[in-house]
Amino acid sequence: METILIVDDEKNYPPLLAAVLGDEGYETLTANSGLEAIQILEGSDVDLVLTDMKMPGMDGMELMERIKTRDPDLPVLMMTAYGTVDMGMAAMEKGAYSYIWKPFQNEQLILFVKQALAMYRVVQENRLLKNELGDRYSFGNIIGKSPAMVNIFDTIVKVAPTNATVLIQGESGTGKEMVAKSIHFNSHRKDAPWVAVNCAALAESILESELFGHEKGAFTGAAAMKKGRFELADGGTLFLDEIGEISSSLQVKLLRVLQEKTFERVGGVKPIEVDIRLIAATNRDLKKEVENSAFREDLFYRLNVLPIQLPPLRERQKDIPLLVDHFLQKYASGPSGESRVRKVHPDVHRLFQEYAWPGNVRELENVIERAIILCNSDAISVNDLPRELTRSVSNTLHMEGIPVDATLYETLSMVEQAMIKRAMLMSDNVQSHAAQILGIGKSGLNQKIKKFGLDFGLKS
Ligand SMILES: Nc1ncnc2c1ncn2[C@@H]1O[C@H](COP(=O)(O)OP(=O)(O)OP(=O)(O)O)[C@@H](O)[C@H]1O
Repeated sequence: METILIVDDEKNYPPLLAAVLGDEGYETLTANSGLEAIQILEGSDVDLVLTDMKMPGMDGMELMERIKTRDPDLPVLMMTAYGTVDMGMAAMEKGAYSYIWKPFQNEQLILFVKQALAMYRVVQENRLLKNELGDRYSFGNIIGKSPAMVNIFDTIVKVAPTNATVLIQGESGTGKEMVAKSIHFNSHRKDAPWVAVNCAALAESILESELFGHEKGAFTGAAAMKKGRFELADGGTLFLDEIGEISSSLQVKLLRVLQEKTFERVGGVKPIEVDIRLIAATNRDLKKEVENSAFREDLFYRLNVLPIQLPPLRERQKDIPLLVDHFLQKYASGPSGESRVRKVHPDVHRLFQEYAWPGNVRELENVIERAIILCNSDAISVNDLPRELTRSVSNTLHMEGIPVDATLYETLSMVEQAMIKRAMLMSDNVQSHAAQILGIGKSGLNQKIKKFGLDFGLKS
């Protein structure tokens, strides 16, 4: 039910209007001064304010201005004395939805109210939609607006409330651990432990006791009983990173835990039961590992209940500028929040789109962090990037765009031009540096630039 606040200093007027609007199914609140209206607005959810213009103390205009600073969308309908067009218009200029002359017919008032509320609903819906769209560019700290990432955000929302095992696959640095954490922190287990184990970082024997714990005296050096990560994660989520690296004997043990939901500590006989949600991740293609008999098929299917595939960064180029902005904000802010380096040069953006990003988002993050330290201006330039990156892009110089029937001379000249353009890009248009990259003299480069009619807005 929508709520209308009626404000008028003529004591008997608000109850009268409240009765009329109440008959139309609206909830009403009444006030006899602007101040009283403000107090009511602070404590209630109001959808429309209907106020008299002329009131002692705070008049309708001032009341509206105060309402607008608090909630610019809330419609205010002004009641003015008959014939005061100027005042009505002035109120509308300041943000009133409309004005109505006193005295008015009930039907007239009802029509105005209906229209104002309809408009308010549309504005509210638009705002909601915009907020939803805004959220889609990130999910917590996970940034992305490419269709693949939007899909992953949707999957996280669906998967998080369940207890099902999740298998996250993707190249190193694509954000697998971030996604796993986000599933945990969006689940009902969020206040229970989040326990992560990197299966590749530990030797087989250590990994086994790390996962399942051990009893006192289970092996030389086991001076006391130690709980494993399965027990520590009880009630929460256990994240097994690099699951593709575990040995075949550990694969068998893990399968047993998943099937029977119990395990024993190393050297122990007492079965231990825990309530955990398992999320596993790997940068290997686990299905292929199964085909090559390097990973147990039965374990693969136990893990792969809800698969999430994170695409490499080179396949979601749309996300790169967003991620760049995100890391600029993360690393460039000074102690008081201001940023020295605020953007990247357009050439850098172009280069980033072409680069293959073998280390994915982690590599991009490192590149930005390093470039901010090296950068002398407010924009990161190609010179601030690692040499391997600019070199690798220049190595991708390909034959695209060269017609198949081009003669050798035409082809060579096109390749020559492409190489010059790249060298200039890599050297941020500094000709002497570009000549060095190309392994020719500066005057030789100058001649070629003139010959091909290339325009770089040159710096020497
Ligand atoms: N979509 C993203 N938005 C913001 N930061 C990201 C995103 N993806 C990855 N990162 C950042 O990249 C780095 C690597 O992420 P993460 O550790 O989750 O990757 P991973 O796939 O688990 O890597 P590995 O396979 O090497 O363990 C982290 O610092 C993380 O903050």
